[in-house]
Amino acid sequence: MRAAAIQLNATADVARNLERADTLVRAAAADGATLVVLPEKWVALGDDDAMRAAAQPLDGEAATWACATARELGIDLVAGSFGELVPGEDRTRNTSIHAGPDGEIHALYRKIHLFDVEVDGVAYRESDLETAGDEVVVSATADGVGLGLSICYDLRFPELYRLLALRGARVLVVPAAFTLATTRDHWEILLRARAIENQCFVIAANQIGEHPPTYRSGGRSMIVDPWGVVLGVVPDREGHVIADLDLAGQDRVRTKLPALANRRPSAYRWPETAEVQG
Ligand SMILES: O=C(O)CCC(=O)C(=O)O
Repeated sequence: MRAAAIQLNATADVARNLERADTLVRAAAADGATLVVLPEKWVALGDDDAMRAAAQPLDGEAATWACATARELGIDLVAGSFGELVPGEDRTRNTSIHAGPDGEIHALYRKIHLFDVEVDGVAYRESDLETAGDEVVVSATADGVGLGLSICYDLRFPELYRLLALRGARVLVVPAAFTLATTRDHWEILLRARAIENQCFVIAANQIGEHPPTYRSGGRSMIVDPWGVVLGVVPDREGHVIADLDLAGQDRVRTKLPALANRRPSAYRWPETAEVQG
């Protein structure tokens, strides 16, 4: 299976972002990718007003384009995330869809961990605009390969990825708008750790550059194999990275180092709340 991660510099200009996404997805498919992943917030990334204005329902322009394009190109397309308008809800969801080569939506994942932090003097308050999801989602490509869905800040929560792997994900997808401040020191290490500990491929599609007026993303979109080896990285501009995923090689990793099978769930007594003791 050949996979690609798209790196995009989205702004508040929805028409421009859709056009760039279309060009980049077509380029990846022309290179033979049958699984293509777009970044988080590929439809719009700007101030709160721009994000609200760009939010759309599941039968809106973004999802319609994703389904039609997946069908036309015969690919599995994980359309990163966009602001989803849900009937009856005030705030949007940060939603990623998996569109299959049949042109249907096969799965829907709503970001579970919202980015409410302050880094280097910039405050991020996703929960001002968004409502968190609460469902762990594994989908499957047309060839039956398990796809574990996640978004950006989720990457810091290894429990989620363990669950995805245990539920059959062989490929973990991470659409992101990973802020520049943390990309340098954390991004690659976290991606490789999630790949190694779960013996999964990781397809990480990040935003790059400035998203006026405030945000900046760090790029370095990459594909990592289940041994933790980085198979390719996008340079610091829009583009894509492509790699062949050796599923038989993944089986060999899981056989020679059976860490997943060696887990001791009966010894792990998880606290029932998010509070940290001590
Ligand atoms: O976890 C990080 O450092 C960045 C996360 C982020 O930028 C996001 O979730 O939007």
